Amino acid sequence: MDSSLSDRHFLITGGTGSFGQTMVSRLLQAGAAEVRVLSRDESKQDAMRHRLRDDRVRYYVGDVRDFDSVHKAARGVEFVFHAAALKQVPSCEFFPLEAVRTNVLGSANVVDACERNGIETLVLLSTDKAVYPINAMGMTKALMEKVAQAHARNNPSARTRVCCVRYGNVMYSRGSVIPLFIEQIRNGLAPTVTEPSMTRFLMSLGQSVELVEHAFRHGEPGDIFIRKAGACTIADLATALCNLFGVPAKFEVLGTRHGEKLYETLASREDLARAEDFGDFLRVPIDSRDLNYALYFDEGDTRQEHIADYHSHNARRLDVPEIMSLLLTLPEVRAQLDEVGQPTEFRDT
Ligand SMILES: O=c1ccn([C@@H]2O[C@H](COP(=O)(O)OP(=O)(O)O[C@H]3O[C@H](CO)[C@@H](O)[C@H](O)[C@H]3O)[C@@H](O)[C@H]2O)c(=O)[nH]1
Repeated sequence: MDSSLSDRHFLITGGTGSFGQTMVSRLLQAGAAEVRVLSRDESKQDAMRHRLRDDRVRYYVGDVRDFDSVHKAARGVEFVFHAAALKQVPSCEFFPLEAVRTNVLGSANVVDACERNGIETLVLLSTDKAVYPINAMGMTKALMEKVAQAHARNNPSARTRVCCVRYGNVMYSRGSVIPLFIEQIRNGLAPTVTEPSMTRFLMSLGQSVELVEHAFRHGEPGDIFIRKAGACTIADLATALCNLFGVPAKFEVLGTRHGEKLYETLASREDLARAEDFGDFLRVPIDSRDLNYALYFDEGDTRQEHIADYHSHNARRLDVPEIMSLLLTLPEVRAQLDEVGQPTEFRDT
């Protein structure tokens, strides 16, 4: 039993999503007294209720856009993990104001509801797309980080410790490329690769939960925690999947999608100039220069000129055998391989 989690009360916004479900299970295993799930979709909650059958989990239908629904769900808990978001790049491009309402204003509601309820710690989930953002999803997540940091900077005596985590693509998350490629391969189609040389960081759902737990245990107000990860090209990812499913590695090249980058950045050089390195994790504290305008404009920082951003083109590059081994750690991929009678063991010789 984990003493920092056992007998404690938690709220997870967006608790029916891929991250939320994994976090709920982890907290239940660790002996949490109560885990509340706040989300919009009652049918997803119902499915989760039937799957878990654990009366320590309480379900709240609501929306982070509505302050009251967050405030009520957060009453009486000690810790909040904020995962509710609009995350699809294309839908945020088409409806940027919807992204502002959920990702920025909704997150501000969560911060305020936590402070008013005297929550001890709030961890907000961000993404590498928030660094040098080019699409509305990334821009609104960048603003969410600013909302969290402003709370820490402007309220030195705040009751709630607010920090963020930032990570890259989670393998096999809902609607992402790995389940899509597998479906295409299983249907005898060539995987549709956007741009073969495009790179992405690869992380498992378990690692994203570890990062949130790390922030929860070690975060100071305003910190952003980043999990270092290996990265790969999309061509190598498609090749690794074709190899596992025993089909020739051929793909159809589509071209880069709207609002998409060739590579993602997990930490900017501005972040790295302040970051503390904990091996697998980076901690980026808030810029402690205050908002005294003279200081803000006159006091520069010379460190960042000599530092390179940490992005998926210069991170540790995973080769095809390494990607295959990583994919085989995912139960979903193993289950799919089992269904088609392909081996779930692979030795890199
Ligand atoms: O048919 C396809 C679809 C995608 N890709 C590529 O695969 C990579 C990953 O795509 P996808 O799984 O759709 O993820 P992203 O668009 O990178 O965004 C995801 O990863 C983010 C973290 O970086 C999350 O915040 C988002 O919610 C999630 O959609 C990208 O390089 C795509 O260009 C293809 O090659 N072919």
